[in-house]
Amino acid sequence: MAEERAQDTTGGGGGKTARGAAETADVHDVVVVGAGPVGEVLAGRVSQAGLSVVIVENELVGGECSYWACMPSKALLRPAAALSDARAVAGARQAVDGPLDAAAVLARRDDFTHDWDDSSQVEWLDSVGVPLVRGVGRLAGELRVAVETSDGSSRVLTARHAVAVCTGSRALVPDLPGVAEARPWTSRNATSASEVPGRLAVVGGGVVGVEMATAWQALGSRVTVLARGDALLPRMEPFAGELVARSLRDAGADVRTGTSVTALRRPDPGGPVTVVLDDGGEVEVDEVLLATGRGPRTEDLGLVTVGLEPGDWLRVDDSCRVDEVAGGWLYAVGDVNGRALLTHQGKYQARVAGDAVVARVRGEAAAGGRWGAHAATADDEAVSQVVFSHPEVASVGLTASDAESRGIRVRIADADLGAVAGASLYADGYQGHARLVADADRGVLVGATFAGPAVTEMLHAATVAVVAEVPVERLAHAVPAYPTISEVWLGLLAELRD
Ligand SMILES: Cc1cc2nc3c(=O)[nH]c(=O)nc-3n(C[C@H](O)[C@H](O)[C@H](O)COP(=O)(O)OP(=O)(O)OC[C@H]3O[C@@H](n4cnc5c(N)ncnc54)[C@H](O)[C@@H]3O)c2cc1C
Ligand SMILES: NC(=O)c1ccc[n+]([C@@H]2O[C@H](COP(=O)([O-])OP(=O)(O)OC[C@H]3O[C@@H](n4cnc5c(N)ncnc54)[C@H](O)[C@@H]3O)[C@@H](O)[C@H]2O)c1
Repeated sequence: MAEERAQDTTGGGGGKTARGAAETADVHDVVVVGAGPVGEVLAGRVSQAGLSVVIVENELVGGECSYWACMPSKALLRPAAALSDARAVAGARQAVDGPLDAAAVLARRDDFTHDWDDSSQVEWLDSVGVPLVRGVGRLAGELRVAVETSDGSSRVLTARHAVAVCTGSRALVPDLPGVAEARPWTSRNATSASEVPGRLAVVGGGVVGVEMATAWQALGSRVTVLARGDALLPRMEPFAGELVARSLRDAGADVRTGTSVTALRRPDPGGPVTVVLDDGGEVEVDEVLLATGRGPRTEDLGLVTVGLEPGDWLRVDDSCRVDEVAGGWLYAVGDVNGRALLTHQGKYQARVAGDAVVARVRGEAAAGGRWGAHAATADDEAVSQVVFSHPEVASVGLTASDAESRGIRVRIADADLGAVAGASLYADGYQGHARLVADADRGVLVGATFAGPAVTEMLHAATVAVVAEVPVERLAHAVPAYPTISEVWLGLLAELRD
């Protein structure tokens, strides 16, 4: 089953569409609300299995990820990484003597978002036989979705078997004094801006804050990062945030931790913004980005008609079924269920949930249980993530402190990536660090984190080791090629086996 698209990367898959008897208008086996990457994959999956499906979207098919998140942010970051790689190697360094060409970077970003036009994603839906209804979908009782269509009319879609809510998340904007007047950037502005602000304050030291600080500093802004915790990337191993903070400072950014913002002021709509801090200090900038987390898009979704609270994350079981709603017909998949706010994890959920819907329609028992075909177990045990900062941070599974808080007897191995031959060849003065976290009783890995240039493609080996629960003793027979950065595994495993 081909599931990915060659170019767009976020959507669901191509393939045949089997159809049963002719459909009664607006009655479908499955109704999907939200055509982000997750809704697309789910719709494609159930369609390929022969069910009829309709998808509702009120903005762009492809969702946040294609137009205001993963794709444009990575398009902004990749040129900076390429330049940094060249500058880190004597011989290549001499060939690059200028800064990034910001206009060219922004134009390349616009190509990746197709200038915010979703025609190609709509074509893909057509190609897999999934009809699109443009408009706002809201639950209207059991198995029903009322759509306020883009032309102002309304329409009720009825599902025979399941409704899948895939409406994603939105940026949370803290209720600071002056926030409306300041017109702060959210992640949408930070990924779609067409000009480089001279000075940019980034509030929040999570993934969005760190990536956007990296991108805009490289594009020429003078960036100030204001993180209220005592480190950047607080959910990751501590060394990751330390390396990223050091690198941002080396690039000229002002990185402040333990700092909270108490108010914003922008008396002149075209003028600068003053960011007021809890220590009484102020920072004047041209734009301020609030990268302060995400909330579910459930506040206007008709949840009261099925007994749920508007604005809440939708709690689901491992097959992504909303267990609080009787009848087992409502699924919530992707960001909206809050399990793991990542495109690849949401698409994984969509494959699992789509297959669970199909199995249940066929009267088969869903294969639940840990690592069952219809259980998104990896959401709990093996979430993978890459932060495309400088240096990159790639992680899977549990950090040491996560593992300890789950009561696991933890064994940790740490290594300096810069000491590996492959790393020293990759970049002069390579700086990076790696950590494996093992369950000492079971003798298997439960987590891994790599921080350094070019570590992103090292992640999947660790993901396979964690998911497959490969015994550490057997991993000793997995020989990394010389001279690659992956040779760091040798030292890490030796430490674990001591
Ligand atoms: C700046 C940024 C960078 C990111 N980078 C990465 C990355 O590199 N890698 C990664 O894995 N993840 C990344 N993420 C996270 C990723 O964007 C999300 O996990 C992903 O988009 C979730 O997909 P989704 O389909 O659940 O939701 P979304 O992509 O949000 O799609 C939901 C869709 O539902 C539609 N919708 C909502 N309500 C309704 C309604 N009532 N009726 C009809 N349609 C509706 C919306 O318009 C939208 O199109 C990033 C996030 C941000 C903010
Ligand atoms: N490369 C990637 O995979 C990627 C990139 C971007 C986003 N994402 C996903 O999007 C999600 C959201 O990212 P995010 O960075 O918006 O959220 P986040 O939860 O990772 O970080 C938000 C940060 O803002 C801080 N914060 C919250 N309120 C604040 C306030 N009032 N003042 C100051 N700081 C405040 C929090 O302490 C936290 O550290 C991530 O969890 C991640 O799953 C992934």
